[in-house]
Amino acid sequence: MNSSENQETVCIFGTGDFGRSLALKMLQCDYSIVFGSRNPHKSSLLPSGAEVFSYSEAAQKSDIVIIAVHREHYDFLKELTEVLKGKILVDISNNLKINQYPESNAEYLAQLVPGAHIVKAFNTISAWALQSGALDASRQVFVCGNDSKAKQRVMDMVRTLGLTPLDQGSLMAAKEIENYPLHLFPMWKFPFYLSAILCIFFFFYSVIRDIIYPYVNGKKDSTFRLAISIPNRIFPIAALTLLALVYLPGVIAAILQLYRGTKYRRFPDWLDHWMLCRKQLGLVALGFAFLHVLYTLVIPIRYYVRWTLKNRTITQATAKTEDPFSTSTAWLYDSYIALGILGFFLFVLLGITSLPSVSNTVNWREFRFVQSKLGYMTLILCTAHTMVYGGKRFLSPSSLRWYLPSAYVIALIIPCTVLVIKFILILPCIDKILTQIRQGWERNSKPTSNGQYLKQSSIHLDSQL
Ligand SMILES: Cc1cc2nc3c(=O)[nH]c(=O)nc-3n(C[C@H](O)[C@H](O)[C@H](O)COP(=O)(O)OP(=O)(O)OC[C@H]3O[C@@H](n4cnc5c(N)ncnc54)[C@H](O)[C@@H]3O)c2cc1C
Ligand SMILES: NC(=O)C1=CN([C@@H]2O[C@H](COP(=O)(O)OP(=O)(O)OC[C@H]3O[C@@H](n4cnc5c(N)ncnc54)[C@H](OP(=O)(O)O)[C@@H]3O)[C@@H](O)[C@H]2O)C=CC1
Ligand code: HEM
Ligand SMILES: [Fe+3]
Repeated sequence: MNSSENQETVCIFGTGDFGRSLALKMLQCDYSIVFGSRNPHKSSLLPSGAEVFSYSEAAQKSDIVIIAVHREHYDFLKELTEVLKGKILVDISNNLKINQYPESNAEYLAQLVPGAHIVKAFNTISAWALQSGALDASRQVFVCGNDSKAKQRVMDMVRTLGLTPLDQGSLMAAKEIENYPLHLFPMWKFPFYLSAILCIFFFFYSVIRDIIYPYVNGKKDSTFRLAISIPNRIFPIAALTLLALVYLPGVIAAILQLYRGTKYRRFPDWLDHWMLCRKQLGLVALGFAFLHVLYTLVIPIRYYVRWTLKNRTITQATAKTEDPFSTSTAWLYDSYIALGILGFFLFVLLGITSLPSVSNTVNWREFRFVQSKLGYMTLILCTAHTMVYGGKRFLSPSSLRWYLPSAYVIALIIPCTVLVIKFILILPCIDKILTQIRQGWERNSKPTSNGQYLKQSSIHLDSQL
């Protein structure tokens, strides 16, 4: 009873999912809670210890009011303007779509209740996470507001709940904060659809080459290949192609900058978006590489592989012949596997550095070094792994089936293209121009007397003046 005197009372409007979850968490952290509700007597499932009143009654009991109501129902707050005057109103709402309304929900709230101090917070925390205590997912609470004292009080409250407040500045930041939880997934959409398309294409390609072709030509049933052989073709090919597509937008950007002779013009939207989801593309690629490695590890215990080996040995023994040991073949096999292992090692390293806990401990130069230099090294190793795997039969006509080359030959087109263009871009003569452009030099500018560059257009302007 004594401690209850020190307890801070917080009012929550709305007894819905989020209001109840937040109340439960706050009660656990020793706050006392009053709910405001349309029907104070009907509300059920409320955490024990919380009291329920009408909206205006509840508001009078605390100077912090958390609005756990959807924006569409904010209208009733207009009638409470007097009661809410001078109080801190915490807007926790989210929308369903990015930029759904012209102004942010928090700014809309500020218009409805002009006398209150509006603070945006909590919208990135889900009701489920609050209740289950599984807060590993997202502990970050973005906070913004125009009144710094009010903002500070809310940030203290966030800290007390075991969450991490991140001050995002004034209420102008509310729009971005509201868009943030909606923004997360679009970055994964492109990588997801792209890998689906790649997998489907190479699945049908491999089925034609490895199952239908042997059936039509020799009545051989190779359908068992659907389980391991074909996935172990599709996944590494998807990994290699996606990895190349991580580095392709960078070279396209460089070509565009060279062509335009300036870095001050916006990239087209598709390129912008592509650049922004490179991390996700890379991580999806890493996932496919993992699958390839796992499928590869089980090759020796496959029945088909053991049967083939045993049969070959028996055939040779009965025919009293022997396969002579070929050093060049041994070299070829060991090299491609070694290249694969090294490539995979760097691939994993890239994945590890993209974990926030790791990337926070390196400065941006180190991060760029790993992501860009080691990234290209990974691409080179994986491409070499695939080329050496192809080895002697790389482009030989005997590996064509119905004029279709092996799948890995097609898979090599994009990586090789990226590597060749990158190689050209780092030639000293081209690299020098590109570096100048990135430092702000423009081709259509002329040096002024003091050595600075002036844009052509401003020179025209000068002469007109
Ligand atoms: C497993 C894995 C994990 C990954 N994790 C991450 C990650 O956590 N974070 C991440 O960002 N990427 C990640 N990536 C993606 C990739 O490694 C990086 O995007 C990498 O920096 C790309 O290197 P780059 O040399 O092609 O591009 P960059 O060095 O970014 O440059 C590409 C081109 O863009 C242009 N450019 C870039 N910035 C500007 C600018 N400000 N103004 C004008 N032009 C500009 C330049 O002209 C340059 O030529 C990951 C990839 C993989 C495979
Ligand atoms: N659910 C979640 O995980 C998260 C939700 N949010 C945000 O929290 C807010 C509330 O979400 P949530 O609790 O899930 O929603 P619910 O629909 O579960 O609850 C909304 C509550 O608003 C109150 N309300 C007031 N006026 C109306 C009205 N006219 N019509 C209907 N309800 C009204 C009701 O409480 P009463 O009946 O007591 O009046 C109702 O329970 C939303 O803005 C949402 O964007 C933010 C982050 C995560
Ligand atoms: C531990 C690491 C790796 C090992 C041991 C390994 C091993 C192998 C083996 C044994 C094959 C031949 C498969 C077969 O005969 O069906 C192969 C093929 C291939 N690997 Fe790897 N690999 C590794 C990593 C990688 C990585 C990181 C990539 C690319 C991102 C990659 C891309 C490929 C490709 C494209 C093929 C050809 C697939 C086909 O058309 O059959 N590998 N690898
Ligand atoms: Fe909801």
